Amino acid sequence: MEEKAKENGIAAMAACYQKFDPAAYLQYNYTPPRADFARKDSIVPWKLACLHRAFTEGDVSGELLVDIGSGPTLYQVMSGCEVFNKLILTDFLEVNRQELSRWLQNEGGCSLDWTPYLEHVCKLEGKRPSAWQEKAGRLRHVISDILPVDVHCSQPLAPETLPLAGADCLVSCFCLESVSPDLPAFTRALGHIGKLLRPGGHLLLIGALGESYYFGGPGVRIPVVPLSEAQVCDSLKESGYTLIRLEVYTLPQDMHVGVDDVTGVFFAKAKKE
Ligand SMILES: C[S@@+](CC[C@H](N)C(=O)[O-])C[C@H]1O[C@@H](n2cnc3c(N)ncnc32)[C@H](O)[C@@H]1O
Ligand SMILES: O=[N+]([O-])c1ccc2c(c1)CN[C@@H](CO)C2
Repeated sequence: MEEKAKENGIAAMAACYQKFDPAAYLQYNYTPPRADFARKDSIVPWKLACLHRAFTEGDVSGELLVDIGSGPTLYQVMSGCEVFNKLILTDFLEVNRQELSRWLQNEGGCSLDWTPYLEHVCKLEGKRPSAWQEKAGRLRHVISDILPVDVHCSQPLAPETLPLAGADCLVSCFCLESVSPDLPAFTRALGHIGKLLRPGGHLLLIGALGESYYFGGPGVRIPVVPLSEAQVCDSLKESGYTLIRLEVYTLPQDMHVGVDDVTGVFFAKAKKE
C-alpha cells in the first residue's frame, strides 16, 4: 500500500479516538458481567489469571516493564508490579493519561474503583484480600511515568524514555488491533513496539478476536481489525517474536453486552528473538 493511503488510514483511526470516553469505556468493559469476580467464566478474571501465571512462572524478570496503550485501565499491571521495580504506563490520549494520573495521585476522582481487582490479584498471589492496600501502594511506588505513545511511529515512545538496552518486558492489551486500520498496520505496529524490547525480553499481548468494531463511548464507534488466532501467531512470527503460549477465551452469550462484536479474547506470551 502506498505511503499516502497508509497515512490516511492511521489519521482516520486517530480521528475516531478524539471522542473516546474513558469513563464509558470502563463502564462497558470493566464492570459486571465482563468483570464479575464471582463468575468463573467472566472475561476479566480470565485475563488476570493469564497475566498472573505469565508474570510468576519464573522466566519473566528484569527492571523495567512498559505497558503499551494502557488506556484508563490498571488491571494489566497488577501482577507485573510485583516483579518489576519500574513501570511505565503509556497512552495516545491525554484523557486516559489523566485518568491514570488521578489514580496515581490517590486524590479521588477516578472513574472506576480498582479495589475488587487488587483484591482478586492478591487472592491469585495467595495473599489475603485485605492486602490490596499494600498492592496499591506497590503499584503507586513502581509507576515512574505515564507517557504519550503512538504504535504507528517507528519509535512509539520518545527516544530518551527507555534505557539503550530497551525494556525487559512489554504488556499491551486490546491496543494494536483497536488502533490499526488493517492487518498490515497491526503487524507493523507489533514490530514498532518490539523495538522497545530488549532481545530475550517478553511480550504479554492480550487482544480481541473476530472483532470489527467497539464503542469507545456513547455513539463513538471505533473500527477494529478482526483477528484470527492464526493471524496473531503469523504477525508475532513476522515481527521477530517466538511464541511461548497462546490462550483463547470464547465469550459466552451473556458476555455480549452490545458494546462491540468481539467473539473471543487471546492471551499471547512471546519472547523477542
Ligand atoms: C481498546 S483501548 C485498550 C485500553 C486498555 N489497554 C485495556 O486493556 O482495556 C485502546 C487504547 O489504545 C489507545 N490508542 C489509540 N491510538 C493509539 C496509537 N496510535 N498508539 C497507541 N495507543 C493508541 C487509545 O487511547 C486506547 O486507550
Ligand atoms: O471483556 N473485556 O474484558 C474486554 C475488555 C476490553 C475490550 C474488550 C473486551 C473488547 N473490545 C476491546 C476494544 O477493541 C476492548
